[in-house]
Amino acid sequence: MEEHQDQNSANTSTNNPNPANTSTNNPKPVDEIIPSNGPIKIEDQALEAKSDRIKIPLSCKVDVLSSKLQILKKQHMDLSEDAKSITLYFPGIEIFSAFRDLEVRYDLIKKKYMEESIERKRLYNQVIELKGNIRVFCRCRPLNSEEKSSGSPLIVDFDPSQDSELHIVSSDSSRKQFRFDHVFGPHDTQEAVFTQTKPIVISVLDGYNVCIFAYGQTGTGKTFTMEGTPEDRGVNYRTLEELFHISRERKATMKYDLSVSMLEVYNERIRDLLVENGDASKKLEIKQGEGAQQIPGLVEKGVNDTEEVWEILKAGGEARAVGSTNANEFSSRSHCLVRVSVRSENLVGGEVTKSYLWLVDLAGSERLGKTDVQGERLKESQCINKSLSALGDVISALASKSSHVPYRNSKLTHLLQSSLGGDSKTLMFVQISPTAADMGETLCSLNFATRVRGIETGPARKQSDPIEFFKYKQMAEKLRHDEKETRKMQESLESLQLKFRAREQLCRNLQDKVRELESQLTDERKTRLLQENRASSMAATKSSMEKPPLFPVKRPPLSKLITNIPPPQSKPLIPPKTQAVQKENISPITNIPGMRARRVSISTASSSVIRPLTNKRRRVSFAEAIPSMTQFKMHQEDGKSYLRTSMEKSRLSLSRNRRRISRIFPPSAMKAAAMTPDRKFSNKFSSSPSSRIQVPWEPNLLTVSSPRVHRLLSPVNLRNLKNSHALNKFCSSLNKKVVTTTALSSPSTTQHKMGIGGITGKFGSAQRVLCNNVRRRASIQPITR
Ligand SMILES: Nc1ncnc2c1ncn2[C@@H]1O[C@H](COP(=O)(O)OP(=O)(O)OP(=O)(O)O)[C@@H](O)[C@H]1O
Repeated sequence: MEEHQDQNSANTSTNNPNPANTSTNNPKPVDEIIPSNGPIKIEDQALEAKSDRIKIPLSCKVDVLSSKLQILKKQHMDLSEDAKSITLYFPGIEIFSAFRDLEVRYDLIKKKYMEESIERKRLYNQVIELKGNIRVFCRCRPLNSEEKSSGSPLIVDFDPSQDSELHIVSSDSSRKQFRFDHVFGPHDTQEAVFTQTKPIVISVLDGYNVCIFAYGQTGTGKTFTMEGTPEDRGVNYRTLEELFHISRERKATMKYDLSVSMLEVYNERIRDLLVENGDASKKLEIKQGEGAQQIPGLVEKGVNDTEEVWEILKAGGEARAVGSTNANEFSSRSHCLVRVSVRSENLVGGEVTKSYLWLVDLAGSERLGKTDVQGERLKESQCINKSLSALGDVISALASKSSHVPYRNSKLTHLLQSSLGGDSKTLMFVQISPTAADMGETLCSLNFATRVRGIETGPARKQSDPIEFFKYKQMAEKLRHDEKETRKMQESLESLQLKFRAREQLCRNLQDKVRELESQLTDERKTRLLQENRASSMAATKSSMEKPPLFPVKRPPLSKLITNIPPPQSKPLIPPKTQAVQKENISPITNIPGMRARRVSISTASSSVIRPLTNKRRRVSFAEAIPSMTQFKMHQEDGKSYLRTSMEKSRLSLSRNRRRISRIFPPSAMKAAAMTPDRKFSNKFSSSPSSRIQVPWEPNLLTVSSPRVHRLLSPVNLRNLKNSHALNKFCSSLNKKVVTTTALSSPSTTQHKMGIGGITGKFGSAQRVLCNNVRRRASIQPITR
C-alpha cells in the first residue's frame, strides 16, 4: 500500500515544473524554470517520514529506499538540466546550493540502500535455508467425476490445524502419518500453492539456482500444478509473472534479463520444444559449462512480459509428447522441463549473476503392471521409470551424503545436476490421489518424498555470470600464481636468511677463535719475554761468575775418572788427513805411549767400516747399539786397527734408532752434521725421505783413553765375558776408565734414547749408559792394533 503511495509521490515529483525534455539549445524562460511559489522543493519528505515512522518489514524498507533513489535520480537529472538553462540566462548566479544538497542526499540514500539490500538478501536467504534448501510440498487432487460416481473411498485424512501433516488411512483403519513442508488438500487453489512457492522462486533473482519439480502417479495433477489451465494457471506461469513483477519493482537498482527454454526428455532423448519449423528431432547433448550444464543449440527466447511467456509455454506444451494410458487420457509420456535463465546486474554495485530456474513436470511414476501398456508405450514407460529410478538414486545419494552422486545415469538427472541438491534450492511437489484404488502408488510416492525431505544440503551458493565467473577465475588463478611466487620467494629468502645466520655464526666462532689465539699468542710472547729476560739475567750472572765445568757439578772431572792416562805424545800416529777427527777422538788404536786420551767414544758400527769423524763437532754420541760379540771383527787399514762388524743383527735396531734420531734431530741438523752416509744401510732400511737423512750416528772411532782400557777391551777380555758376572765386572771396570759421549746438538737440549738397550741416556751420563748397554747386550771385541 505504502509502496504504491511512494510510487505516486514519485510520479508527482516527476511532474514538477522542470520538464525532462529541456534543452540547452532551446532554453526555457526563467519563470518556467523557477516556480513562482518558491525554490525547488524535493517532494519526498513525506515519503521519508512515512518510512521512518511506520515499522515496516525489511523487504518493504528496501523497496521504499529503491523508490526514493529513483525519485532522487530523476530530480537530480532535472535539476542538472535546469541549472544549465539558468546559467545561460544569468551567468555567475548561485543556484547550485539546492542541487548540491540533493546530491548529498542522493549519495546518502544510495549508501543506505546498498546496505539494506545486502541485509535483505542475507536475511531472506537465511530464512530459506532455515526452512531447508530442499523442500517438499504434498498436493492431493480432488476426486474426479468418475471416482465420485463410483463412490471410491478416500484414504487421505487432513488436519486443518496442521498444514504440514497428512494421514493415510488403510482399509483396516490403521493410519500412517506423513510430514512435509506443506500439505495442500483437494480444495487448495493454485494461488495458495504459489504463495508457498514464491519465496523459493524469488531466490533465482538473487542469483541462486532453483529447481521445482512435480512427482507422482499419472493423473494426480502434476501438469495441473505446474502448467495449470488457461483459467487457473499453474506454477510456471505464475512464477514468471512474479519474476517480471519483482524485476519491475527493482528496475531502479537492478537490471534483469529473462529468457525461457522448453525441452522434454523423451525415451532418454532431449527434444527442444521451442524449435522453429517443428524440427524437434534435432539431437541435443548436455555439455558441462561454467557453473551449470549447458545444452548447445537449445532455443532460448528472451521474454519481457507475461503475455510472451504464456505464448511460449503454450507452444511448448503443444509440442510435448502425450499419449493415452489406462490411467490418464492425456498422459505425459515425457519429462517436460522449462528453464528460465536470469541474468541480473546490480546497477548500483555492479555485481552480475547468472542463475537458472528449472520447472519440471515429470512423467507419471506408475508401475508398468497397472498401466498395462505394450509396444511403444511400454518402451516409454520403461524409459520413464528408468529416469525416475535414477532420480531416486540421486536423491538417495544426496540423502546419505555419498561422495559420488550418480547424476549422469539419466538425461533428466544430468540436466538438473546443478539445480538438484548441493548449492541450489529445490522444491518438490509430490502429487497424490485420494482414492483407495491408488493407495499403493500413493504410499510409494509419499515414501519417496519423505526420503527427499530428509536430504540435508549445505548452504546454497550464489551463481555468478559465466563471463564474470571466468574473469574472477582468471583473477583467482593469477592471485594463486602470485601467491605461489611470493611463497617461493619467501622460502628462498628464509633459506638465505638461514644461510646468512649460519655464516654469521661461523664468522663469530672464527672471530672468537682468533681472539683466543691472539690472547694465547700474547701470553706466549709474555712468557717468552719473561724467559728471555730471565735467561739474559742468568747469563749475566754466569758471566760474572767463574766458568762452570763441562760436566755436572757432582760428577768428578774426567781426568780423575780416567787414571793411568799416559802423557800426550809429541807425534800422533794417525794420518794428517784425519787430524780433525783426531782432534775430537784421540785414537785409541794408536796406543802411543805417553799420549793422554781425553775421551773414549765407543760406537756401534752402522757400517762395515769404522771411520773417524770428519766434521768439526767436538762431541760425538756414544754407541747406541752394541752388537753381539760375534759380529765384531778387527780390521787393519793404513796401519791402523778398526773395529768391523757385519751388522747383521743390529741393522734393524739401528734403523729404529735412526728414526728416533730423526725425530730428535731435525733434518737440518742432520745435514749440518754432514756425516758420511752409510749407503748400504740407508738403501736397505730407509724408505721415507726422513729416514734417508744422513744419520749422525756414523761409525765412531773407538778411542781408548789408556792402555788399561785398551786391555779391558782386548779381544781376549771381551771373549771371556761369557757370563753376567764377568760382564758386570767388565762394566764396572769400564765405568771407571771410560768417558764417553757428546752429542751433536747443544748440551742443554740433548736428550735421546738409546735404541738397543732402550735406555734413556742423558748427556753427561754416557758412562752409565754405555755400561748398561754392555751389560745388557753383549760384549765388545777387543780392539787391537
Ligand atoms: N488440484 C486439482 N484441482 C482440480 N483438478 C485437478 C487437480 N489436479 C488434477 N486435476 C485434474 O486431473 C486431471 C489429471 O491431471 P494431470 O493431467 O495434471 O495429471 P498428471 O499427473 O500430469 O498426469 P500425467 O502424469 O499422466 O501427465 C486433469 O484433468 C486435471 O485438471
